[in-house]
Amino acid sequence: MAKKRVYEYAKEKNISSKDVINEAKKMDIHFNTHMSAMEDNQISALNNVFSSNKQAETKKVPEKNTSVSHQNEKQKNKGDHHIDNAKKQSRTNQSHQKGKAVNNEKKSTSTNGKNRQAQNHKQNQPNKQADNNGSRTTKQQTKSTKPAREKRSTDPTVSVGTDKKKAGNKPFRNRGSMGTHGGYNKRKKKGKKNESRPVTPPVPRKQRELPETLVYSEGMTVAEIAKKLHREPAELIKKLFMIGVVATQNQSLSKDAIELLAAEYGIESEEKVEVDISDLDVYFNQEVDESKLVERPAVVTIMGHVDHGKTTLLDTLRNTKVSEGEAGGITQHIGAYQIEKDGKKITFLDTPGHAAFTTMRARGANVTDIAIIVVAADDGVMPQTVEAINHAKAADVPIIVAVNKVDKPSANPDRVMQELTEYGLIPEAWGGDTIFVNISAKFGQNLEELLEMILLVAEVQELKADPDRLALGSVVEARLDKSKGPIATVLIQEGTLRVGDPVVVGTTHGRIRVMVNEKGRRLKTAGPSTPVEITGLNTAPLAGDQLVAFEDEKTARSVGEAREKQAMAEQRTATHRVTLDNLFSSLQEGELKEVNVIIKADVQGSVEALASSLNKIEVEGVRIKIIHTGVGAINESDVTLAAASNAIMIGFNVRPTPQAKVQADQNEVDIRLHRIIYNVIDEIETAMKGMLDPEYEEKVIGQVVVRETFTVSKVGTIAGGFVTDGVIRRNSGVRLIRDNIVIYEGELASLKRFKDDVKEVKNGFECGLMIKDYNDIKVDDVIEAYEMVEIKR
Ligand SMILES: Nc1nc2c(ncn2[C@@H]2O[C@H](COP(=O)(O)OP(=O)(O)OP(=O)(O)O)[C@@H](O)[C@H]2O)c(=O)[nH]1
Repeated sequence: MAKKRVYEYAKEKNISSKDVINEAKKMDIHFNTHMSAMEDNQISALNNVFSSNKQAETKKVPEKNTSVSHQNEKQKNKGDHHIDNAKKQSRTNQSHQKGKAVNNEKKSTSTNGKNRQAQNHKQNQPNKQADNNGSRTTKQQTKSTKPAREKRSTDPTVSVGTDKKKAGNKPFRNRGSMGTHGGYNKRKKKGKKNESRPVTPPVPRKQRELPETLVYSEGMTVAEIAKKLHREPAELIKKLFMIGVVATQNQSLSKDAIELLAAEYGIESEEKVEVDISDLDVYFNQEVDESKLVERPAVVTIMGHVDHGKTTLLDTLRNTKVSEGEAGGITQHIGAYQIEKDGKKITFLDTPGHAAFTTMRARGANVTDIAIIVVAADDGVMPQTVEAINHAKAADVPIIVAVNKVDKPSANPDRVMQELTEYGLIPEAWGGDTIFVNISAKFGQNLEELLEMILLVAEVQELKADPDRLALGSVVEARLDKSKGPIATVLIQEGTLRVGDPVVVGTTHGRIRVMVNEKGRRLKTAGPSTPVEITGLNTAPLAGDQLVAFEDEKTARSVGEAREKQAMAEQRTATHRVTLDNLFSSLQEGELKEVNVIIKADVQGSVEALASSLNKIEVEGVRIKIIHTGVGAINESDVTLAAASNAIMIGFNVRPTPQAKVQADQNEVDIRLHRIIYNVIDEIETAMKGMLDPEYEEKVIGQVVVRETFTVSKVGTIAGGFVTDGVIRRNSGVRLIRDNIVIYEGELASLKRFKDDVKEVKNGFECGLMIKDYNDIKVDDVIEAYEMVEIKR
């Protein structure tokens, strides 16, 4: 049952939520907000308080008709309309009170002392209505319907459906529906006839609260949604009907229908997004907790034209900065390094050139925060400079231009500036917003200024990450080390990676065994923007692969294995095997200049004859290349060779071994089996010309047993049959089988269900049929229906 919330309780009691919270506090029950859920025992404890309050209020009036008088008093102030209502209510209440007395008497005989006390206590409560709905609902009423009833009787003017959104929940509203089942209306009638007779009040079935939001997935059935809404499927079916959707209980509903239904109930609807845990992007796109974000170092990539000094700049920075302050630290190339400037770190990706940058980006790793475009001042803007600019712009990464080699006499930095304006990079001095720094990478000139500019751009970008979460990162470089196994340099992007963390990297997984930084020092943890070399993965990942750390190894393993499987499946479908079917298109696309063929035959003579005939085929200058011939069955090594060299396999008077057949199916190797040389030549030639006819295969689709026959003059024999298997279609081919012998093969002339012509008749149904040009159909004949389907060669 849905828990009652404080505000709902307060509403029922006609008091403020604050009063409830305060009163509860006195009893050492702590509700944080008006939305807090209430336990049953808490409700009854509070009931005692609030009922006694009310008792105190109404003590002065005679006990019997407390509620009536109280209400009537109230009503008097509310105009004629309300007075009428109040009168009606008063009448009902009078009868209710009497009914209650009877009822309570009954109850007290069957309950123990404790309950009796409770009952008496209830009797003393004002406006308490009795119930007489049998034992089925007794428990429910004593528990939670009480406040609802109290509310009704204390204030009859609380109109039905004041809150339309939740009106469906209100017991009051349900009286109507109760009436349709006879419960309430009957009683009402009785009440009219003889008002003095005790009448049991209606006890509306307490419905559970509607959820605030209906979380659904497309294709859910009516019954499933009913469960989510805590409503009867019949009610939903009715509502659906009203909005023009005719559905049965077990029918799946479309997204639109579900949303309309939710709107009918006045609640929000939200489609449940199925999260694929093997999709690493899901982890990267997780919501961030803004409050946990802290500043992180900028990640910088250096790009530019060949020989403009990218490597020199990276080397100079590494040599002068990395080992600074770390005596004895031997800098190593791990694909990225960090330096420190004015107490702030900057991470440099140590793989210059935009090819690496773009490869990483293509693999989903947008790790770069700032791109430095190096342009040699003596050479100016070159094709790769432009490419680098375009790549940086495509990635939406801010650019700093480093005009290099300014130490050279032939250097002309102004010309570089001038040329770059064409590409939208306008120096600040000229009114633009691109930072230009004149440097000499070789002599370390102005490098401090360059670093300052990097920090400045980084500051503007407000680069932040949450170091407390599970680590996310990207592979910068990876290799297989003979002694250490797979090694990868990872740049941590979010969270902190720890030694021992289970991780998934690309399509591999493992547990971090050792982490070292660019100085060869072992690290236990690595925070955001830190590059580290890790070992412990099962296989070497690829540059740009994403790293995700997991809480437990089991999840990491299952995600890793799922990804591995996916990757294998993708790879398999990606490999483009040459088959006779796609031979022509492959030739056209220029993928093939030679058609590789493997010949296996029963005797050497056939092999040679076949090989020389195939070599003579000439189609638009494409040559057949026989890469392997042999005598005997087609074996697994033949298939492996065919797969590796994208060859078509021809078997002449031989068959593949069972293992070879399985392997050929797996590797999608096209095996053509023939017995006539001419057919082989013809088939290959037509395939090369792109004129191969599709091949069909017969497929039996159903069976009909003849139970009766009718002969109609001028029409022929009509068979009345029963479909015992599959389906028979009007356009299917048919075979008449008598005592397991095929007597006739032909087409249907007609297919009927009763008097109607139909397209098909399914298993378990009777049908009438006629076979074209054939009348000798007998009882117990079997009619087999078949179709010709095109088979993939
Ligand atoms: N005079 C001078 N020469 C420089 C400077 N920077 C680099 N060079 C020289 O320019 C040449 C090319 O430098 P690299 O750093 O290899 O250039 P790169 O852009 O990395 O070249 P690739 O790796 O081939 O793309 C080398 O001979 C460097 O010594 C500089 O600031 N001044």
